[in-house]
Amino acid sequence: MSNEAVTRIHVAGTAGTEPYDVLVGRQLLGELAGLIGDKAQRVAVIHPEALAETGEALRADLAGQGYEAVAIQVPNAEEAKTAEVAAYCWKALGQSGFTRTDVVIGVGGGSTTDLAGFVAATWLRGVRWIAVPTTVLGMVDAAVGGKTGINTAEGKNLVGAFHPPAGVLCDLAALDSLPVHDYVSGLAEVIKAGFIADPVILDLIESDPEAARTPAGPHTAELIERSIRVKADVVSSDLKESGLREILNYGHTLGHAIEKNERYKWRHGAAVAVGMHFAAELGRLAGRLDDATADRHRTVLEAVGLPLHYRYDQWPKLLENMKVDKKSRGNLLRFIVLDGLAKPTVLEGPDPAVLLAAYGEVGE
Ligand SMILES: NC(=O)c1ccc[n+]([C@@H]2O[C@H](COP(=O)([O-])OP(=O)(O)OC[C@H]3O[C@@H](n4cnc5c(N)ncnc54)[C@H](O)[C@@H]3O)[C@@H](O)[C@H]2O)c1
Ligand SMILES: O=C(O)C(=O)C[C@@H](O)[C@H](O)[C@H](O)COP(=O)(O)O
Ligand SMILES: [Zn+2]
Repeated sequence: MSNEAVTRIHVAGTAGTEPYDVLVGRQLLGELAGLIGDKAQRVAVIHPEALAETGEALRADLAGQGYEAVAIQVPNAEEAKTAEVAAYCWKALGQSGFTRTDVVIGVGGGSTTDLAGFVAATWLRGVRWIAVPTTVLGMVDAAVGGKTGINTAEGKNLVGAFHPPAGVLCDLAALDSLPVHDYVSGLAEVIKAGFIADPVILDLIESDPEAARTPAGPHTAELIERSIRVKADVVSSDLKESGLREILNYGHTLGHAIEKNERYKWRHGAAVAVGMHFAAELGRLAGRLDDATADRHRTVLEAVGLPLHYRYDQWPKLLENMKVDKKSRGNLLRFIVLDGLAKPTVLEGPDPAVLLAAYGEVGE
């Protein structure tokens, strides 16, 4: 694919932030210099262990262009999203003399870009950063929208900042090396975008679920672009989650509770898949969601190989974990449910008996 096949999806600047574009295509690294801008002297490439070669190649390329370039290697996956790893990155920036005109580049999956964005948000109270997502999940969700952050022992993403990137480069070639379970994990957020806003996504996946599990599938680029458009539209009007943005949290109330319960060893997408199954049952039991759409959650998630179930005996712990969900207000639990296909809404303070009954469909 030549550079002409690049798709550019615009994210509007709101709440005093700059607009930016998400590019989807191949061989996009030529776009980096323009995004870095002419004021930067130093760049820091934050990458996970799994992408050591990519990170070093990028560092060397940027050094060849005249920047003082450092590569900062961080652990894979959720192990990167800790205060200790953030402090390690701050130390590396300090030692390289990183100033307010210098630029952080996060290359990796959502864990890496969440961390890199958070490091950029906090260094000198905020420096420019660029996201180069290398997973499905990173491309369709994590790298877009400016939510950055780290986990704590008490919960998922409890420390963070809204700090949008200057640009997002989604090079589809990166997906070729992604292990299949990580690829499939990303499909959970794609399916989420389908249920909350763009049902064509569900049709495309259902037309050949096996093909949807690989980057070679016929609809890969379309699925990724459609999902990015859903996210871009939402965050363009509500960056700081004062209302509409909460719909992107569909399946996440229980999903994050499971991740914490598993000490962040489960993939995010897998936990969100179980969380969406729960949200569908909750919507059904609350009298909001029709049976056909609720059942469709099970079939489409299962068809791509995502989990639907979690341990029944863990319900008390999950309920406790959900209390620190960011949508909670005081003691009021709040869930995103569907009033119908692509009709997300908030369910506030559901009856505990209804919650337990919904979990009864999920627990095993
Ligand atoms: N900020 C947001 O809006 C947002 C949205 C959704 C999810 N997230 C966060 O994203 C994280 C999950 O991200 P993820 O699913 O991308 O997983 P991940 O970043 O944890 O990566 C999964 C694994 O794949 C490896 N990897 C990454 N790219 C690779 C490639 N191209 N080839 C081979 N290996 C590769 C990583 O090193 C890691 O071991 C969670 O922490 C979640 O909370 C954030
Ligand atoms: O961008 C958002 O807003 C989302 O909720 C997208 C989610 O997929 C993502 O996992 C996000 O990090 C969850 O945010 P949190 O505020 O619930 O931690
Ligand atoms: Zn998510």
